[in-house]
Parts: sequence; C-alpha cells; structure tokens
Amino acid sequence: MKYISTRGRAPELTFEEAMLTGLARDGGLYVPADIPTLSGDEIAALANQPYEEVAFRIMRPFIGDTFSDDEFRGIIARAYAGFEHASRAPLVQLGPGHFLLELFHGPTLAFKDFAMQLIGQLFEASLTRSGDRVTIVGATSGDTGSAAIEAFRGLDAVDVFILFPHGRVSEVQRRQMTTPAETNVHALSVTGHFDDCQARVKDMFNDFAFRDEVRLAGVNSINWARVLAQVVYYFTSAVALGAPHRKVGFTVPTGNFGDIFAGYIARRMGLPIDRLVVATNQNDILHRCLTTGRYLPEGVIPSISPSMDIQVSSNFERVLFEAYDRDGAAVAQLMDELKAGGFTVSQGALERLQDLFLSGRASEEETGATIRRLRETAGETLCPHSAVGVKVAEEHLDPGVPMITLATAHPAKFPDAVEAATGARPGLPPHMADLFDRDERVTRVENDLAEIEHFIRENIAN
Ligand SMILES: Cc1ncc(COP(=O)(O)O)c(C=O)c1O
Ligand SMILES: N[C@@H](CCOP(=O)(O)O)C(=O)O
Repeated sequence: MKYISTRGRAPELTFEEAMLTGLARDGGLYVPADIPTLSGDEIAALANQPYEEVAFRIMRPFIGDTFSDDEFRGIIARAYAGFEHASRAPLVQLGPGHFLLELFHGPTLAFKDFAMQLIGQLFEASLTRSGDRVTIVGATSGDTGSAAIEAFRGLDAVDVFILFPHGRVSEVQRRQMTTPAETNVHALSVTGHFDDCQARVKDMFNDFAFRDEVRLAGVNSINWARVLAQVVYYFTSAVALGAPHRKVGFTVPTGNFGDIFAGYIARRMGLPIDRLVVATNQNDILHRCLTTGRYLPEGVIPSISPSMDIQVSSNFERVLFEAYDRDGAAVAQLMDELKAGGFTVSQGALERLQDLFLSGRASEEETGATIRRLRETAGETLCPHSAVGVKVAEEHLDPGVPMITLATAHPAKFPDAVEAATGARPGLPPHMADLFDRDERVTRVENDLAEIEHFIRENIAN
C-alpha cells in the first residue's frame, strides 16, 4: 500500500513513512493510492465481533508490511484496553430511526481517543524498532491536544508540543492538557484562535530546516493514521444496525473534516452509507461551501461548541482531491487561492461534493435547546458538539434508513454549556475527579512562528 499527496508533488510513502511524516513536503495531505474494498460477506462477518477484531480487519489492508499480524493485533489490544465501555463505541437509540454513537468512553472523553490511543501505540512500536526520536507538534481546539498528551505522556522517544488558542478551550480541556507532570509534554497557550494554531503547525512542517532538525511529526488529522482509525466505528455501528443488508445514514459534527472523511472512506470501502451529513455550528464555512461552492473563511466566532470553532478545515483538502478526480495540481491551485482569501470550486466538483455530502448548521440557541430537549425526551445528556449533530440529523431523517449521529465528546468536558441548557452540571468520571486540584503547567506564547520554534528547540530532549 502506497500513500500519495493531495498536491501531487511529494514522494510516495509507505504507511509507516506517511504516519511518521505528517504533512507531505509539498504541503499536501497523504491519502492511500488505492482504497481497498470489502465484499458484502466480509462486512456481514463483522457482526458481533469485538471492536478490536473489526479494527484489525478494517485497518489491516492499509498497513502494508509495517507490522506483522501479531504485532498489529497487540497494538490494537493495548490501544483500546483503557476504554471504559466494553463495546468501546456503544449505540443508544434516541427516537424512531435515530441512534447516537457514543464515542466518549476513552481516557480523555472525546472521539479523538479512538485514533490517538492507537497512534500512541503505533509510534511506540515503530520508534522502538528504529531507535529514532521525534518531535510531535499539534494544534488543538481542545480535544486533539488532550488526547495526544494522554497518548504520548512519558514516552521516551517523543517530545510533544500542543498549541491551543488562549482562552478558547473549556476549563476541563485546558486542565487535561496542562496538568500532566511528564516533562516530555508541553502545552502552549497561543494568542489567537484554532486556525492560527493550525497554520503555525503547518508553517513548521513547511520550514524544512526546522522540520528536519527536530524530526517533526504530526498527530492532527493531517496524519492519515488518525483518519484510518476513525473508519472502524462507522463499520461497527452500521453492522450493528443491519449493514450490509440495510443502508444507514451518518450525521457528523464537523470542524476539521477528519471524522466525516473517515465516513467517506468507509463508504468507499463498501459500507452502504446512504447519507453522510456534515453538521456545523455557527462557524458554518463547510455548510456554506457545500451549498454555494464558495469557500471563504470569515473569521472564527466563539461558540458553545468550541472544538468546532474552525474556518480553515484541514481535511477538506482530501475530499477536494477526490472531487477533482485526484488532480493534485488543481488542489494545489485551490490551496494557493485559499492563502489569498478563499476559492470557488468548479461546477463539476461541487456536483460531486453534493452527491457525497448533505449538510446543515445549528445556531447557538438551537444547540442549547437540543441539549435541553434530548435530556427530557431521551434521557441523554449531550455535549454541545453532539447536540449540533443531533439537531442537523433531525432535519435529514428518513423513515426507511436509520440515522446514526456521532456523539463526539462527553458532556462533562463542557459543563458550563450543559448547565446553562439543562440546569444540571455534569460531573467528571472518577479517573478525573481531582482534575481541578492538580497543578497546571502551561507556556503562554504569541502567534509567532519564530517564538514557537525557539521554544520547541529549547525544550526537546536530544
Ligand atoms: C468534540 C468534537 N466534536 C467534533 C469535532 C469535529 O471533528 P473533525 O475535526 O474531525 O471534523 C471536534 C474536533 O474537531 C471535536 O473535538
Ligand atoms: N477539534 C479538534 C481540532 C483539530 O482537529 P484534528 O482532528 O485535525 O486533530 C481539536 O479538538 O483539537
């Protein structure tokens, strides 16, 4: 299995190389050269299998010869051993034909754990074998950072630097990033919003001297392994509702487009997904683009679903690559136009995107009202991101096809928003009960590439 860049001008890599490389050297994102498919019988055979077994069967074809079957099974087993729920990703019925896929039973209470716990194990196995060290940088609107720090804390072969927007993550998210005592992890509070953090991370990858000097690696969803790990729960949930004999729909609260892109990959692999619905909060650039074809960032507006306060959606590039028939030059051109302010997709590409995705947006009021209503009608307390998903999903229900909405975080990560909506403050689970008593360690930095690179150089263990 080879991996190619969405901009067409970077070397082809193996799975292991793509995983350790992060951003391609032409600025693009790695995608598999071919997408393997599963037959109807192979999908049907996933029914009633443990999550780890499904993960092995879905991801194995993408891994190539990076790991033996036994090694890969061991990696998967260790990755999911710390999840609180036996089925890892349980389905809960919200109403007729509408289900919630709870993806928040991992150690940091967000869907990011599914991929990050796996990547931690993959990096450890690969770096132990090679004896190399890497420096991981990541940008976060709150959840990727905490999941990455949890997955890599204390690992000898990596230093981790996470950039988060100052004052724009919830207090629980901030403390998850700032309280771990391990000296190989560093939380950097950056003046600006998430898009600034993500832009600085990409700048570091495009600064080849720095990149090579510190041996940069990335664990944002620019890393293909992140997307791959997220494909698995589309299969487990769809099969639980009768796939491949029955079609299903998914609605995905969307920011950086990694999670819903995993759903797109699941469909390409043969899962009968009837509708893939992009759900955005008031930062609705993806909904606007899928409706009009124009991708014009307008500046981030802080919301009660802060992890989705994103205007420059990294993985949208991967789906543009598909909508433009894998024409890397066309994608590179669009990305140049984005740097200059925005772009308009061609009519043909827009039609392809609209065939692939439906979309909708939820306002702040609608999000709060959905949290309140679902608690009353279904006894389910949603986090604000999941509430955005549920609200948008309700506009796309079809009596003949079950809809699965992804619940991407635990309500306790956003207690203020949930309390404002319901009057009840969700409590943290026992393993995080003392989070507010722990000491914080955080470095305040400006949105300045040179300052951030200097801090990283000074703080990596050589
Ligand atoms: C809780 C939560 N929900 C939804 C999203 C959106 O996921 P994606 O960026 O993969 O679109 C994020 C982060 O981006 C998140 O942290
Ligand atoms: N919502 C994310 C934003 C980064 O997304 P990623 O999937 O590219 O890592 C976060 O919580 O940080």
